[in-house]
Amino acid sequence: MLELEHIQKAFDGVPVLKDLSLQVEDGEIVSILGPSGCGKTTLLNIILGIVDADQGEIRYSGEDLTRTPMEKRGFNIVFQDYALFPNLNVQQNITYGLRNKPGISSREEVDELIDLLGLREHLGKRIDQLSGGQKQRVALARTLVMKPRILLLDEPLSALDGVIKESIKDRIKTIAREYHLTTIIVTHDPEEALTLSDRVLIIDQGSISQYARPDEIVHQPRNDFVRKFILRQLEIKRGNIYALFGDRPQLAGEAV
Ligand SMILES: Nc1ncnc2c1ncn2[C@@H]1O[C@H](COP(=O)(O)OP(=O)(O)OP(=O)(O)O)[C@@H](O)[C@H]1O
Repeated sequence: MLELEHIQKAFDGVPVLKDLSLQVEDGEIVSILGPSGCGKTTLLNIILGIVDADQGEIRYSGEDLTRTPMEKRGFNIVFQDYALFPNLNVQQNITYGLRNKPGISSREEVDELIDLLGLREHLGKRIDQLSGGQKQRVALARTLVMKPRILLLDEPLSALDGVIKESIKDRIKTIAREYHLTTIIVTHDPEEALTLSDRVLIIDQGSISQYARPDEIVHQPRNDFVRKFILRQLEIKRGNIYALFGDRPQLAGEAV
């Protein structure tokens, strides 16, 4: 279990995270959701270990990691821009990290990931020959071969659209379940957070507004921020579609 206790962070005297405490169970998918500037990335960076909290503690499986440097925490992140190596092909990108730590993943395990992420036919391609969704899958594979104890994803779907987005969402879920991998995702999109996660952490100006399962957030929003900001956005999205095209059509086999 990952435990954050009383995390506080200020930049230039301005508080950005205000006394955040939460727990993430092993194998759980948690989204960090909130408007721009609320402190999502700062929290992700504190968990990863590239930003230090001013106050508070981070523990993983009971071990205090508060002062443990990033490379010793065993967590790993897929950045928003994927940060792939343009001069290497897909296969070389995926196995790059294993050069310094051979044996972390066996050849069979790497092969399994390549198949799980549907990358076999792309292994010889250069990065600039890939679509956005394919790049995202390479970035995921490259991170997963290093067997992180926690997988952190920064806006993993924001550059993708439609069917590709759904397919990456499914793959993230499959990987989290199959490898029992704790996965923490930053997003500003309520629909994404509610459909992808086991629990959603909603942050409003550096404080936890609600931390709950998606169905609880939808049916029992804890305050006006959740109601107005999060749920209203979903209604507007849905409303826009129906306003444009009329009511939802009846699906085959559905009771009238
Ligand atoms: N290194 C830094 N120095 C100074 N201020 C910072 C620094 N990093 C973040 N901030 C400030 O902290 C606040 C929270 O930033 P953060 O990037 O965590 O927000 P966010 O919720 O991830 O936003 P977005 O969705 O726009 O990426 C912002 O006001 C930002 O300007």
